[in-house]
Amino acid sequence: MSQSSPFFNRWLSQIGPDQVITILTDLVDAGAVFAVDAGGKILFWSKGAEKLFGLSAEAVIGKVCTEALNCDEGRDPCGLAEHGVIKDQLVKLRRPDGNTLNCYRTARAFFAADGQFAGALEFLQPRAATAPSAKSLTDSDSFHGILSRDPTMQEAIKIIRNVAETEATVLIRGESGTGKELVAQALHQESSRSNKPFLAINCAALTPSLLESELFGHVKGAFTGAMRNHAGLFQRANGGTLFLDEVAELPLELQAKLLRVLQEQSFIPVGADAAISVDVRIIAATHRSLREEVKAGRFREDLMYRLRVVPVFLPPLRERRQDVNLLLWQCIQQHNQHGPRHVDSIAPEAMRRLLDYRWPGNVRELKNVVEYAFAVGRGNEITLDDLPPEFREPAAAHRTDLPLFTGNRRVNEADSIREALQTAGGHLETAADLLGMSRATFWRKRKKYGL
Ligand SMILES: Nc1ncnc2c1ncn2[C@@H]1O[C@H](COP(=O)(O)OP(=O)(O)OP(=O)(O)O)[C@@H](O)[C@H]1O
Repeated sequence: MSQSSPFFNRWLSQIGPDQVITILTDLVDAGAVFAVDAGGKILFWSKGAEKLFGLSAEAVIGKVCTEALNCDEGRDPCGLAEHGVIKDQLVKLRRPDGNTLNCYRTARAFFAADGQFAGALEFLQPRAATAPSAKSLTDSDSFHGILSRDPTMQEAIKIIRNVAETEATVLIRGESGTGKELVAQALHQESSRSNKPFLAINCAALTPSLLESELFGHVKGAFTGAMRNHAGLFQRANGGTLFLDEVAELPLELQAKLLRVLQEQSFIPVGADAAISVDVRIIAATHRSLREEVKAGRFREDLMYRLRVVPVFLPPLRERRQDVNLLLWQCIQQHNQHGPRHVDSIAPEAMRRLLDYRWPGNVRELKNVVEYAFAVGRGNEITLDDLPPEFREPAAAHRTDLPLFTGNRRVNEADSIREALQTAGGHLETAADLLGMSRATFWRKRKKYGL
């Protein structure tokens, strides 16, 4: 039985019970408090409930809890009228983003003077997320290392399986870190070229002249510093696959040269006078719309049609949130296998922030976050303190749709790069210029921070 003094009762009557309830429930915002009436209609929904369920008060108040919360139990609020009290019952909470959270549920029913069920007050406390079995992570969800349960990703995988045996040129579209190179590798592995080379180049990371030399090679004396013949990627990938990442950044003059390889399967190395014939399958990738680039006059239309014979789209991680859980545990398992620390659970608050995060750097950023957590944390649970600063800021839980960086505050290099990218609307060259960095350095750093 709880105790209170007469002063407390007076204080209560001054403040008003509704205020007191709000204050109390805000104090326990790591858990969810809500109240339902006799028909199961939601009457009260705490801030903690908003965070835990991922549902706003406006979305649920006045609705019947079984429907609003997508709950399987269709009876009076889960047998409460019958039992009166439920204590520490383990329940699975299904969030609208597809993820589930294990919670302890404590609830208490209220009865009217005539003994009729009048409603209930419930408290849900998240339990630390524990590691799923290794088998459940690898068997059905992975395709050449691509882990996903998202329907759009499954569609992409289906296309890859189907086109692998053909010679069709594939264009993969997706934000940085969504797995474009991984998908290109999977396609190569599934194809009859799998025992030949798979080579990759990032068209945004080199200056036009270096890129030309890297792609097509050069002969001795072609330019100052060309001391010997150099075989380009097309030559070295002969019989195999060449992955052209960020193909939209290819300068116009090289686009013409690439078109020729696609049409004639031959090219002339820099400074040479004879063409070399090759048999290379091209897989290209971009985070931009090539159509838009064509409209803006930055990309050749004929090349676009050549490249996007089979387009494949990889959605950003924030649009396939059920994959966050899957990928987190996969990364944790990998670290468990290769390092001294063994993690088998994630603290509730840390898990909630991870699930709510916007993931601008997609899977690459997620991998970096797990690496960070393993490096700075101790023990077998990942806690909020083990996550990078952006997860620990108080506003982090509600940041999913907010820009990641506001104002001109430059806290560290990663933030400067993030801010420059936002200012430049994702245009790498402009962003690199803003920071006075070369394109290659900017590219490297962007990758390093998973941005
Ligand atoms: N679905 C996935 N399952 C497992 N690992 C993934 C998945 N998607 C991406 N990764 C991993 O995330 C990292 C980034 O992936 P990748 O390099 O393929 O992305 P990208 O889209 O090519 O990025 P960028 O355009 O910046 O080069 C890699 O370590 C990759 O193995």
